[in-house]
Amino acid sequence: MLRQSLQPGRWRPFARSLSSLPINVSTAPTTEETTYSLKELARRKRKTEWKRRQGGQSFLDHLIVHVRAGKGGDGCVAFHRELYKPFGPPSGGNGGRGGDVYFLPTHHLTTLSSVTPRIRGNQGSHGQGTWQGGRNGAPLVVKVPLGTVVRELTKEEVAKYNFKDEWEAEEEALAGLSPEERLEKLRAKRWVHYPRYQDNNLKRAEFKEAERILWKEERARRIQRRRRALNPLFLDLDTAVETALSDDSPLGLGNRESLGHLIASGGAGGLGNPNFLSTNHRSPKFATRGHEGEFITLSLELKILADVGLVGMPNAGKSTLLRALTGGRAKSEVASYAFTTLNPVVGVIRVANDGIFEGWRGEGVVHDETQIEEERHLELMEQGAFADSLTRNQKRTGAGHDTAYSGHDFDLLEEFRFTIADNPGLISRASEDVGLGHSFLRSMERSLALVYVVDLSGPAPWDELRVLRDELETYQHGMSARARMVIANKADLLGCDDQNPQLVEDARRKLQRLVEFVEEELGPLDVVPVSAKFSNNLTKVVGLMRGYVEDAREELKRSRESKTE
Ligand SMILES: Nc1nc2c(ncn2[C@@H]2O[C@H](COP(=O)(O)OP(=O)(O)OP(=O)(O)O)[C@@H](O)[C@H]2O)c(=O)[nH]1
Ligand SMILES: [Mg+2]
Repeated sequence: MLRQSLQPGRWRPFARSLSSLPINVSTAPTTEETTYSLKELARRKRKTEWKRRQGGQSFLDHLIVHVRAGKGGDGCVAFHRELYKPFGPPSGGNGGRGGDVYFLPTHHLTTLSSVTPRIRGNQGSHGQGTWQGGRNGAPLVVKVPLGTVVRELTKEEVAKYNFKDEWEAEEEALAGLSPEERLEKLRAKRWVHYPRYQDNNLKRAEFKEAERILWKEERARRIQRRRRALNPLFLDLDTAVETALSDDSPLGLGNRESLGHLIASGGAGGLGNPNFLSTNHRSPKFATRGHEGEFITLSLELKILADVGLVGMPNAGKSTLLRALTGGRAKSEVASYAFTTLNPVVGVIRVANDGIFEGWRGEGVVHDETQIEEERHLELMEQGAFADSLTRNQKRTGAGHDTAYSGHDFDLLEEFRFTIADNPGLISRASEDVGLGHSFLRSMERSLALVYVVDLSGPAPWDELRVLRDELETYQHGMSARARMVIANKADLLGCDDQNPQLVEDARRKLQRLVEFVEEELGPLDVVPVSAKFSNNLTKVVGLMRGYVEDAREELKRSRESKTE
């Protein structure tokens, strides 16, 4: 296999002399010689490019879904049969109700990829003889990520998708038929007849009366649906649905999981023939069919609810930063080519009272490219390094563990928690759909604070900042005002060593220039030089982010209170 040795020296020019910069510097560890496969890298690159060419299909933050609730089951025409009872009463059961469709916002999803574009509720089952009613269709609960905005499309918008509701589809199927044929088809969709009794039924006054009532009901349903269309559904699913808990419900029934928000209700079940029994008509030989479920076309838009959003050019090190801040738990891919990240990835930062966060392994711990880390992990595994490691349950009960194991490796007292979203890279002219475009910024619209990430080792990090600011503004006027910090990443790459004080001086000047630029053009933002790869200065970043989130939450609370007053 084609392999290439990486020179370890290239990774660690982060020398002691840099400690004169306002960052908390420690010497990066000597990395063993690591190899990685160029072939594999090329494969990944191809995959990324292919994904990009899909025109955002794999970037699931916007989706059109057609939802049809379950159809009701048909009623049944049957008569009771018993020995010595030749003419038993009508005994056809009613059809079951069609299943409703619910949307349940959940923390466990971060994209809409698990939501299918066509959702069909469960059908109710048909009624049967001996008064057996059909079973109701089970409700269908579709899980959507928290932060999804659900909007019903208008009639004009739906027309584009060529999707018809129950009556429109019927009208289309009947086009061009003669009035007799038309009536026959309409009836076939609404009535169930006892075998060979159809003609007989149609002549009976009781049937005509039942049919009149049925048409009237149907008209009322149409009017109701038209009225509902005047009030299109709009749901902003930004809070998890509370589990339905009630004190007075019987034991075991109170703690039922909530189904979420009702989106479309199932159709009613058909009526069995006993429903048409009257003093004049002792053996009705017809029943009705179940109704179609409600049909609705929705646009789902995901606006991730991360507290902090990272905005930066490709390769600035956003994903590395997220991985370093979450101790590698956030599985954002890191590689040395542009547009590695294609979807926003959200990570949770848990901060202890002394400012240490979960995943913090100390200064200088390396967070390398995903591929290299995977290979290193595999190598360790082959050497048997994990042979004796315990599972979570073993740890809990294992010998020598006198204290209760919390089930989590973060045994510090958690004091504060916030979420942070890593975004795909933003480039100049993203608003004209260059690169990945900037549609993914919609997931940042609700972030409480934005953080710019720039590559300090690049020739002109200030130009990057200008582009980022302009692109944010093009996307949404006033959005750049939410930026609170500039992270000058890759500070380790600024050539510094003890022998050459000139390089340190150059680095200091570059940082100074960046600070001045920020002051002049962007306003009072914090500028923090870090090295995400070598975990330098990250506690400072977390401390500052925590401050922004606390301020913003406080502000939000105040504005909500003033609104309710
Ligand atoms: N030396 C050094 N390299 C870094 C640092 N942070 C990131 N890198 C490297 O920079 C490259 C790009 O890092 P990513 O984290 O994938 O960058 P990104 O901003 O997420 O890129 P996109 O997802 O393409 O937008 C990788 O090769 C990283 O190893 C750092 O602090 N120091
Ligand atoms: Mg990335």
